[in-house]
Amino acid sequence: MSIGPDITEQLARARADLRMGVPVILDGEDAVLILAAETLNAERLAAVHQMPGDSVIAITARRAETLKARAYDGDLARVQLPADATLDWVRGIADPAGDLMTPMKGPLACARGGSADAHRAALQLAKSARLLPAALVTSLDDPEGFARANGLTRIARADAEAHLAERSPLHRVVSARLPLEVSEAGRLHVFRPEDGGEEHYAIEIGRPDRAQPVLARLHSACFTGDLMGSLKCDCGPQLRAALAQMGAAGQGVLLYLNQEGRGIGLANKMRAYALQDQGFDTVEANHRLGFEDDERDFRLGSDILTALGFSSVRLLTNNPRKVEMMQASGIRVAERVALAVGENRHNAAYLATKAAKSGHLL
Ligand SMILES: Nc1nc2c(ncn2[C@@H]2O[C@H](COP(=O)(O)OP(=O)(O)OP(=O)(O)O)[C@@H](O)[C@H]2O)c(=O)[nH]1
Ligand SMILES: [Zn+2]
Repeated sequence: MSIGPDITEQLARARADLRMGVPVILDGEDAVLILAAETLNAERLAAVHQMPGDSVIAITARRAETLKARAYDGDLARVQLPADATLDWVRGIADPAGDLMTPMKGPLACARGGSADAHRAALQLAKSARLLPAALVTSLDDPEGFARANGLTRIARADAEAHLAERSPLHRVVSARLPLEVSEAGRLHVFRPEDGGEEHYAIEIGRPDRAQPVLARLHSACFTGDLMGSLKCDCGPQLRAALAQMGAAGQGVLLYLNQEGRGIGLANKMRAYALQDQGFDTVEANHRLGFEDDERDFRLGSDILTALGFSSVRLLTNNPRKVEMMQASGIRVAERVALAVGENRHNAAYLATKAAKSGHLL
Protein backbone atom coordinates (compact mmCIF):
# COMPACT_ATOMS: atom_id res chain seq x y z
CA MET A 1 0.00 0.00 0.00
CA SER A 2 1.25 3.45 -0.89
CA ILE A 3 1.42 6.10 1.79
CA GLY A 4 0.39 8.76 -0.75
CA PRO A 5 -3.18 9.90 -1.37
CA ASP A 6 -5.59 7.45 -3.02
CA ILE A 7 -8.12 8.62 -5.61
CA THR A 8 -10.70 9.63 -2.98
CA GLU A 9 -8.10 11.79 -1.25
CA GLN A 10 -6.80 13.21 -4.52
CA LEU A 11 -10.33 14.26 -5.42
CA ALA A 12 -10.76 15.98 -2.05
CA ARG A 13 -7.55 17.90 -2.79
CA ALA A 14 -8.78 18.74 -6.27
CA ARG A 15 -12.01 20.18 -4.84
CA ALA A 16 -10.05 22.33 -2.40
CA ASP A 17 -7.76 23.49 -5.26
CA LEU A 18 -10.69 24.45 -7.45
CA ARG A 19 -12.40 26.32 -4.62
CA MET A 20 -9.21 28.37 -4.14
CA GLY A 21 -8.84 29.01 -7.86
CA VAL A 22 -5.88 26.63 -8.33
CA PRO A 23 -5.92 24.56 -11.56
CA VAL A 24 -6.14 20.77 -11.57
CA ILE A 25 -5.04 18.34 -14.27
CA LEU A 26 -7.26 15.49 -15.47
CA ASP A 27 -4.91 13.00 -17.07
CA GLY A 28 -5.55 10.16 -19.50
CA GLU A 29 -6.86 10.29 -23.04
CA ASP A 30 -7.35 13.98 -23.94
CA ALA A 31 -5.53 15.34 -20.88
CA VAL A 32 -6.73 18.77 -19.76
CA LEU A 33 -6.05 21.56 -17.30
CA ILE A 34 -9.20 22.71 -15.53
CA LEU A 35 -10.04 25.85 -13.55
CA ALA A 36 -13.39 26.67 -11.97
CA ALA A 37 -14.81 29.74 -13.75
CA GLU A 38 -16.13 31.08 -10.46
CA THR A 39 -12.72 31.26 -8.76
CA LEU A 40 -10.60 32.09 -11.81
CA ASN A 41 -8.47 35.24 -11.49
CA ALA A 42 -7.03 37.59 -14.12
CA GLU A 43 -3.45 36.28 -13.80
CA ARG A 44 -4.44 32.69 -14.39
CA LEU A 45 -6.72 33.64 -17.27
CA ALA A 46 -3.78 35.50 -18.86
CA ALA A 47 -1.62 32.40 -18.38
CA VAL A 48 -4.25 30.23 -20.06
CA HIS A 49 -4.38 32.67 -23.00
CA GLN A 50 -0.61 32.06 -23.42
CA MET A 51 -0.94 28.28 -23.50
CA PRO A 52 -0.76 26.53 -26.88
CA GLY A 53 -3.74 24.18 -26.23
CA ASP A 54 -7.37 24.86 -27.15
CA SER A 55 -9.45 26.40 -24.38
CA VAL A 56 -13.19 26.21 -23.86
CA ILE A 57 -15.59 26.93 -21.05
CA ALA A 58 -17.60 23.84 -20.22
CA ILE A 59 -21.13 24.60 -19.04
CA THR A 60 -24.14 22.37 -18.44
CA ALA A 61 -26.90 22.12 -21.05
CA ARG A 62 -29.14 23.95 -18.53
CA ARG A 63 -26.87 27.00 -18.53
CA ALA A 64 -26.33 26.69 -22.29
CA GLU A 65 -30.08 26.95 -22.84
CA THR A 66 -30.21 30.33 -21.10
CA LEU A 67 -27.14 31.55 -23.00
CA LYS A 68 -28.46 30.21 -26.30
CA ALA A 69 -25.23 28.24 -26.73
CA ARG A 70 -25.41 24.96 -28.69
CA ALA A 71 -25.01 21.93 -26.43
CA TYR A 72 -23.62 19.56 -29.07
CA ASP A 73 -22.58 17.13 -26.35
CA GLY A 74 -26.11 16.60 -25.03
CA ASP A 75 -25.77 17.35 -21.34
CA LEU A 76 -23.08 20.03 -21.76
CA ALA A 77 -21.70 22.66 -24.11
CA ARG A 78 -18.10 23.63 -24.82
CA VAL A 79 -18.04 27.39 -25.41
CA GLN A 80 -14.87 28.43 -27.24
CA LEU A 81 -12.75 30.94 -25.35
CA PRO A 82 -12.21 34.00 -27.57
CA ALA A 83 -8.56 35.16 -27.70
CA ASP A 84 -9.55 38.49 -26.11
CA ALA A 85 -11.89 37.03 -23.45
CA THR A 86 -11.75 39.01 -20.21
CA LEU A 87 -12.34 37.75 -16.70
CA ASP A 88 -15.73 39.49 -16.64
CA TRP A 89 -16.70 37.71 -19.83
CA VAL A 90 -15.80 34.30 -18.38
CA ARG A 91 -17.66 35.08 -15.16
CA GLY A 92 -20.68 36.17 -17.20
CA ILE A 93 -20.76 32.77 -18.88
CA ALA A 94 -20.71 31.05 -15.51
CA ASP A 95 -22.89 33.34 -13.41
CA PRO A 96 -26.39 34.40 -14.46
CA ALA A 97 -26.50 37.38 -12.04
CA GLY A 98 -25.99 39.86 -14.89
CA ASP A 99 -27.92 37.99 -17.61
CA LEU A 100 -30.78 40.45 -17.69
CA MET A 101 -28.51 43.51 -17.78
CA THR A 102 -26.22 42.10 -20.48
CA PRO A 103 -28.39 39.57 -22.27
CA MET A 104 -26.17 39.21 -25.35
CA LYS A 105 -22.84 37.59 -24.53
CA GLY A 106 -22.62 35.94 -27.88
CA PRO A 107 -23.07 34.75 -30.35
CA LEU A 108 -21.21 31.96 -28.62
CA ALA A 109 -19.23 29.53 -30.75
CA CYS A 110 -19.30 26.00 -29.39
CA ALA A 111 -16.94 23.12 -30.07
CA ARG A 112 -18.40 19.98 -31.60
CA GLY A 113 -16.86 16.62 -32.38
CA GLY A 114 -14.11 15.01 -30.31
CA SER A 115 -14.64 13.84 -26.78
CA ALA A 116 -16.36 15.89 -24.07
CA ASP A 117 -15.61 13.35 -21.33
CA ALA A 118 -12.95 15.46 -19.64
CA HIS A 119 -15.30 18.45 -19.69
CA ARG A 120 -18.06 16.38 -18.13
CA ALA A 121 -15.72 15.27 -15.34
CA ALA A 122 -14.64 18.90 -14.80
CA LEU A 123 -18.27 19.95 -14.34
CA GLN A 124 -18.95 17.10 -11.95
CA LEU A 125 -15.93 18.09 -9.92
CA ALA A 126 -16.98 21.76 -9.82
CA LYS A 127 -20.47 20.76 -8.67
CA SER A 128 -19.12 18.47 -6.01
CA ALA A 129 -16.99 21.39 -4.78
CA ARG A 130 -20.26 23.38 -4.48
CA LEU A 131 -19.06 25.84 -7.13
CA LEU A 132 -20.98 27.08 -10.15
CA PRO A 133 -20.95 24.35 -12.81
CA ALA A 134 -18.65 26.09 -15.29
CA ALA A 135 -15.00 25.24 -15.94
CA LEU A 136 -12.26 26.64 -18.11
CA VAL A 137 -10.76 23.57 -19.82
CA THR A 138 -7.47 23.67 -21.77
CA SER A 139 -5.94 20.72 -23.62
CA LEU A 140 -2.45 19.64 -22.53
CA ASP A 141 0.24 17.74 -24.44
CA ASP A 142 2.47 16.88 -21.51
CA PRO A 143 0.27 16.65 -18.41
CA GLU A 144 2.95 15.04 -16.25
CA GLY A 145 5.60 17.64 -17.07
CA PHE A 146 3.12 20.51 -16.69
CA ALA A 147 1.96 19.21 -13.30
CA ARG A 148 5.54 18.83 -12.07
CA ALA A 149 6.65 22.23 -13.35
CA ASN A 150 3.71 24.00 -11.70
CA GLY A 151 3.14 21.86 -8.61
CA LEU A 152 -0.41 20.93 -9.63
CA THR A 153 -2.70 18.11 -8.54
CA ARG A 154 -2.87 15.55 -11.37
CA ILE A 155 -5.61 12.93 -11.35
CA ALA A 156 -6.27 9.97 -13.63
CA ARG A 157 -9.58 10.93 -15.19
CA ALA A 158 -10.85 7.33 -15.49
CA ASP A 159 -10.38 6.84 -11.72
CA ALA A 160 -12.00 10.19 -11.01
CA GLU A 161 -15.06 9.33 -13.10
CA ALA A 162 -15.54 6.01 -11.34
CA HIS A 163 -15.33 7.67 -7.94
CA LEU A 164 -17.48 10.69 -8.72
CA ALA A 165 -20.25 8.35 -9.86
CA GLU A 166 -20.40 6.58 -6.50
CA ARG A 167 -21.46 7.95 -3.15
CA SER A 168 -18.84 7.93 -0.46
CA PRO A 169 -19.15 5.42 2.40
CA LEU A 170 -20.21 7.02 5.69
CA HIS A 171 -18.86 6.10 9.09
CA ARG A 172 -20.36 6.86 12.46
CA VAL A 173 -17.82 9.00 14.33
CA VAL A 174 -19.54 9.53 17.68
CA SER A 175 -22.91 9.29 19.43
CA ALA A 176 -23.90 11.14 22.56
CA ARG A 177 -26.93 11.92 24.70
CA LEU A 178 -28.61 15.20 23.77
CA PRO A 179 -31.65 16.22 25.83
CA LEU A 180 -33.98 18.33 23.67
CA GLU A 181 -36.98 20.55 24.31
CA VAL A 182 -39.21 18.00 22.57
CA SER A 183 -37.78 15.04 24.44
CA GLU A 184 -35.17 14.55 27.09
CA ALA A 185 -34.37 11.17 25.54
CA GLY A 186 -32.48 12.57 22.56
CA ARG A 187 -29.23 11.26 21.06
CA LEU A 188 -27.09 12.73 18.30
CA HIS A 189 -25.04 10.55 15.96
CA VAL A 190 -22.43 12.11 13.67
CA PHE A 191 -21.66 10.45 10.33
CA ARG A 192 -18.56 11.34 8.31
CA PRO A 193 -18.02 10.48 4.63
CA GLU A 194 -14.65 9.10 3.50
CA ASP A 195 -14.34 11.69 0.74
CA GLY A 196 -13.66 14.68 2.99
CA GLY A 197 -17.19 16.00 2.33
CA GLU A 198 -19.62 17.37 4.85
CA GLU A 199 -20.77 15.39 7.86
CA HIS A 200 -24.42 14.43 8.33
CA TYR A 201 -26.29 13.94 11.60
CA ALA A 202 -28.98 11.66 12.96
CA ILE A 203 -31.07 12.76 15.93
CA GLU A 204 -32.62 9.74 17.56
CA ILE A 205 -35.50 10.28 19.96
CA GLY A 206 -36.23 7.55 22.51
CA ARG A 207 -35.19 4.01 21.65
CA PRO A 208 -37.26 3.11 18.58
CA ASP A 209 -37.89 -0.60 18.03
CA ARG A 210 -35.73 -1.61 15.05
CA ALA A 211 -38.28 -4.30 14.09
CA GLN A 212 -41.06 -1.73 13.51
CA PRO A 213 -41.34 1.13 10.99
CA VAL A 214 -39.81 4.19 12.66
CA LEU A 215 -41.23 7.72 12.41
CA ALA A 216 -38.48 9.35 10.34
CA ARG A 217 -37.65 12.63 8.62
CA LEU A 218 -34.93 13.29 6.04
CA HIS A 219 -34.32 16.97 6.56
CA SER A 220 -32.05 18.85 4.15
CA ALA A 221 -30.05 21.64 5.77
CA CYS A 222 -31.44 25.11 5.26
CA PHE A 223 -29.36 27.69 7.10
CA THR A 224 -31.80 30.47 6.23
CA GLY A 225 -34.95 28.58 7.22
CA ASP A 226 -33.74 26.32 10.02
CA LEU A 227 -31.66 28.90 11.87
CA MET A 228 -32.59 32.39 10.70
CA GLY A 229 -36.37 32.04 10.56
CA SER A 230 -36.50 32.81 6.83
CA LEU A 231 -40.02 33.21 5.49
CA LYS A 232 -38.99 32.24 1.94
CA CYS A 233 -39.37 28.50 2.58
CA ASP A 234 -41.05 26.11 5.00
CA CYS A 235 -37.92 24.37 6.33
CA GLY A 236 -37.81 25.84 9.84
CA PRO A 237 -41.44 25.00 10.68
CA GLN A 238 -41.01 21.53 9.11
CA LEU A 239 -37.93 20.84 11.21
CA ARG A 240 -39.62 21.87 14.43
CA ALA A 241 -42.92 20.12 13.60
CA ALA A 242 -41.10 16.87 12.81
CA LEU A 243 -39.17 16.97 16.07
CA ALA A 244 -42.34 17.85 17.99
CA GLN A 245 -44.17 14.85 16.50
CA MET A 246 -41.29 12.55 17.43
CA GLY A 247 -41.20 14.01 20.92
CA ALA A 248 -44.96 13.48 21.34
CA ALA A 249 -44.65 9.89 20.06
CA GLY A 250 -41.68 9.28 22.35
CA GLN A 251 -39.62 7.99 19.46
CA GLY A 252 -38.37 8.77 16.01
CA VAL A 253 -35.26 9.57 13.99
CA LEU A 254 -34.49 12.83 12.20
CA LEU A 255 -31.65 12.83 9.70
CA TYR A 256 -30.13 16.27 9.29
CA LEU A 257 -28.46 16.02 5.88
CA ASN A 258 -26.00 18.74 4.93
CA GLN A 259 -27.40 19.17 1.45
CA GLU A 260 -27.98 22.91 1.70
CA GLY A 261 -29.95 24.44 -1.16
CA ARG A 262 -31.15 21.08 -2.54
CA GLY A 263 -27.51 20.05 -2.87
CA ILE A 264 -26.02 23.18 -4.48
CA GLY A 265 -24.64 24.82 -1.33
CA LEU A 266 -25.59 28.04 0.41
CA ALA A 267 -23.71 30.43 -1.92
CA ASN A 268 -25.46 28.99 -4.97
CA LYS A 269 -28.81 28.97 -3.16
CA MET A 270 -28.39 32.67 -2.46
CA ARG A 271 -27.55 33.19 -6.15
CA ALA A 272 -30.85 31.42 -6.86
CA TYR A 273 -32.63 33.74 -4.42
CA ALA A 274 -31.17 36.77 -6.21
CA LEU A 275 -32.56 35.38 -9.48
CA GLN A 276 -35.92 34.82 -7.80
CA ASP A 277 -35.92 38.56 -7.01
CA GLN A 278 -35.55 39.09 -10.78
CA GLY A 279 -38.79 37.16 -11.27
CA PHE A 280 -37.70 33.54 -11.82
CA ASP A 281 -39.23 30.73 -9.77
CA THR A 282 -37.21 28.28 -7.68
CA VAL A 283 -36.83 25.72 -10.50
CA GLU A 284 -36.03 28.28 -13.22
CA ALA A 285 -33.42 29.88 -10.97
CA ASN A 286 -31.61 26.55 -10.49
CA HIS A 287 -31.64 25.95 -14.25
CA ARG A 288 -30.27 29.40 -15.08
CA LEU A 289 -27.38 28.69 -12.71
CA GLY A 290 -26.71 25.47 -14.62
CA PHE A 291 -28.09 23.05 -12.00
CA GLU A 292 -30.90 20.54 -12.12
CA ASP A 293 -34.03 21.28 -10.05
CA ASP A 294 -32.77 19.09 -7.28
CA GLU A 295 -29.17 17.85 -6.97
CA ARG A 296 -29.68 15.84 -3.78
CA ASP A 297 -28.95 12.15 -3.41
CA PHE A 298 -31.28 10.85 -0.70
CA ARG A 299 -29.61 7.44 -0.72
CA LEU A 300 -27.25 8.82 1.87
CA GLY A 301 -30.32 8.90 4.12
CA SER A 302 -30.81 5.17 3.55
CA ASP A 303 -27.15 4.55 4.31
CA ILE A 304 -27.50 6.28 7.68
CA LEU A 305 -30.79 4.55 8.55
CA THR A 306 -29.25 1.18 7.68
CA ALA A 307 -26.18 1.93 9.79
CA LEU A 308 -28.48 2.72 12.72
CA GLY A 309 -30.28 -0.62 12.27
CA PHE A 310 -33.52 0.64 10.67
CA SER A 311 -35.04 -1.01 7.62
CA SER A 312 -38.54 0.45 7.54
CA VAL A 313 -39.90 3.98 8.07
CA ARG A 314 -43.01 6.10 8.39
CA LEU A 315 -41.60 9.00 6.42
CA LEU A 316 -42.55 12.59 7.24
CA THR A 317 -42.46 14.28 3.83
CA ASN A 318 -44.43 15.79 0.97
CA ASN A 319 -41.70 14.92 -1.54
CA PRO A 320 -42.38 11.76 -3.58
CA ARG A 321 -38.71 11.60 -4.72
CA LYS A 322 -37.66 10.97 -1.14
CA VAL A 323 -40.09 8.06 -0.91
CA GLU A 324 -38.90 6.61 -4.23
CA MET A 325 -35.22 6.94 -3.39
CA MET A 326 -35.71 5.32 0.02
CA GLN A 327 -37.53 2.35 -1.48
CA ALA A 328 -34.98 1.98 -4.29
CA SER A 329 -32.11 1.90 -1.83
CA GLY A 330 -33.54 -0.74 0.45
CA ILE A 331 -35.53 1.15 3.08
CA ARG A 332 -39.22 0.23 3.09
CA VAL A 333 -41.55 3.22 3.36
CA ALA A 334 -44.47 1.71 5.27
CA GLU A 335 -46.31 5.04 5.25
CA ARG A 336 -45.87 8.61 4.05
CA VAL A 337 -46.84 11.05 6.78
CA ALA A 338 -47.71 14.50 5.40
CA LEU A 339 -45.84 17.48 6.82
CA ALA A 340 -47.60 20.63 5.65
CA VAL A 341 -46.71 23.49 7.98
CA GLY A 342 -45.33 27.00 7.77
CA GLU A 343 -47.07 28.50 4.74
CA ASN A 344 -46.96 32.31 4.69
CA ARG A 345 -47.36 35.06 2.12
CA HIS A 346 -43.64 35.02 1.23
CA ASN A 347 -43.40 31.30 0.50
CA ALA A 348 -46.86 30.58 -0.95
CA ALA A 349 -45.61 30.86 -4.56
CA TYR A 350 -42.53 28.73 -3.75
CA LEU A 351 -44.74 25.98 -2.29
CA ALA A 352 -47.10 26.19 -5.28
CA THR A 353 -44.13 25.84 -7.68
CA LYS A 354 -42.89 22.77 -5.80
CA ALA A 355 -46.35 21.21 -6.10
CA ALA A 356 -46.68 22.10 -9.80
CA LYS A 357 -43.15 21.38 -11.02
CA SER A 358 -41.50 19.05 -8.51
CA GLY A 359 -44.49 16.83 -7.75
CA HIS A 360 -44.72 17.75 -4.07
CA LEU A 361 -47.90 16.50 -2.46
CA LEU A 362 -49.88 18.85 -0.29
N1 LIG B 1 -31.79 25.68 -4.71
C1 LIG B 1 -32.73 26.07 -3.87
N2 LIG B 1 -32.85 25.41 -2.70
C2 LIG B 1 -33.83 25.78 -1.87
C3 LIG B 1 -34.71 26.84 -2.16
N3 LIG B 1 -35.56 26.99 -1.11
C4 LIG B 1 -35.21 26.03 -0.21
N4 LIG B 1 -34.17 25.31 -0.66
C5 LIG B 1 -33.52 24.15 -0.07
O1 LIG B 1 -34.41 23.06 -0.25
C6 LIG B 1 -34.17 22.09 0.75
C7 LIG B 1 -35.51 21.73 1.36
O2 LIG B 1 -36.19 21.03 0.40
P1 LIG B 1 -37.75 21.18 0.10
O3 LIG B 1 -37.90 20.97 -1.37
O4 LIG B 1 -38.28 22.42 0.73
O5 LIG B 1 -38.44 20.06 0.82
P2 LIG B 1 -38.10 18.60 0.67
O6 LIG B 1 -37.13 18.45 1.79
O7 LIG B 1 -37.66 18.23 -0.68
O8 LIG B 1 -39.48 17.88 0.87
P3 LIG B 1 -40.27 17.72 2.22
O9 LIG B 1 -39.79 16.45 2.82
O10 LIG B 1 -41.69 17.65 1.84
O11 LIG B 1 -39.96 18.92 3.06
C8 LIG B 1 -33.19 22.71 1.72
O12 LIG B 1 -31.89 22.18 1.42
C9 LIG B 1 -33.24 24.18 1.39
O13 LIG B 1 -32.01 24.82 1.63
C10 LIG B 1 -34.55 27.53 -3.40
O14 LIG B 1 -35.30 28.42 -3.76
N5 LIG B 1 -33.55 27.09 -4.21
ZN1 LIG C 1 -35.50 26.38 3.57
